[in-house]
Amino acid sequence: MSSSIIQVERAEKIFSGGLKVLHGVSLAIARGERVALIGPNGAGKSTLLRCLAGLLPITGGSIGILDEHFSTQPSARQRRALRKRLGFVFQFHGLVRRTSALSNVVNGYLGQDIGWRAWHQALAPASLRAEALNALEAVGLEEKWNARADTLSGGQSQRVAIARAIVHKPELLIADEPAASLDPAAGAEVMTLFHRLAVERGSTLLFTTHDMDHALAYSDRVIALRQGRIVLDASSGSLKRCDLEPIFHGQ
Ligand SMILES: Nc1ncnc2c1ncn2[C@@H]1O[C@H](COP(=O)(O)OP(=O)(O)OP(=O)(O)O)[C@@H](O)[C@H]1O
Repeated sequence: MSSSIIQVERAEKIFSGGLKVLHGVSLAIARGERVALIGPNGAGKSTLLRCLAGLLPITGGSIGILDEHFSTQPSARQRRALRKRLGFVFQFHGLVRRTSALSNVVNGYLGQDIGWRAWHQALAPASLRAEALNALEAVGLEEKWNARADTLSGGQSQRVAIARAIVHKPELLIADEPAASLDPAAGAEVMTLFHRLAVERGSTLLFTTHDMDHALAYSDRVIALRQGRIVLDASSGSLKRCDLEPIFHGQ
């Protein structure tokens, strides 16, 4: 069995309009690594993350993730297996606005074996409700458990989204620009939290960012994409801001 948690072999993505966004991307990420995926707007970062999570089909090559291998999209069985072992956080937290922070975290169990009882905290078994409260505590929001999601600040909302992504203790956390919609202080707070949780839980972390300081501070490896191709893959410790600047500016 491979020690890689993610293996991408010559992945290609052509959207239905004919736009080719991934041009034969190959990479492997080992268990426990924390990887920042960077690149200018339109480089294909989000597309790659969505293909990895099976949210978009690839049109060439293959993907191995969490012991599931597929060449277009995961099968229904593979999708169920992935949902148990993967946590995904988006730039816009995507909370259900009219329900509580706790219910939103309980929603993290959707796709697990408890089914419809993950729709609302009041329906969830007591043990899972307790786990959801633990996840809220881990992101420092246990006191807000009963607050409606639409009364939370952007930073608090993103922390609830992180709690929702970690409640089922995923081995792999994928985050697409988790700090991009936040002000600098809240963004740094969310990234610090994310990184701390990944380290404490031994999870593998793959995140995209436009912030060079975040890329260097919260990862141990940086991979850069430009026009759908990998143009840099190096340990964060060997890189400086000035190495990343041209990539961020698309040079
Ligand atoms: N569903 C889609 N259909 C057609 N084209 C798409 C679709 N999603 C993304 N694209 C295009 O694919 C290219 C790559 O987009 P993607 O969002 O992956 O880039 P990105 O590196 O994440 O950019 P950003 O940093 O701006 O978020 C862009 O030109 C985008 O317009």
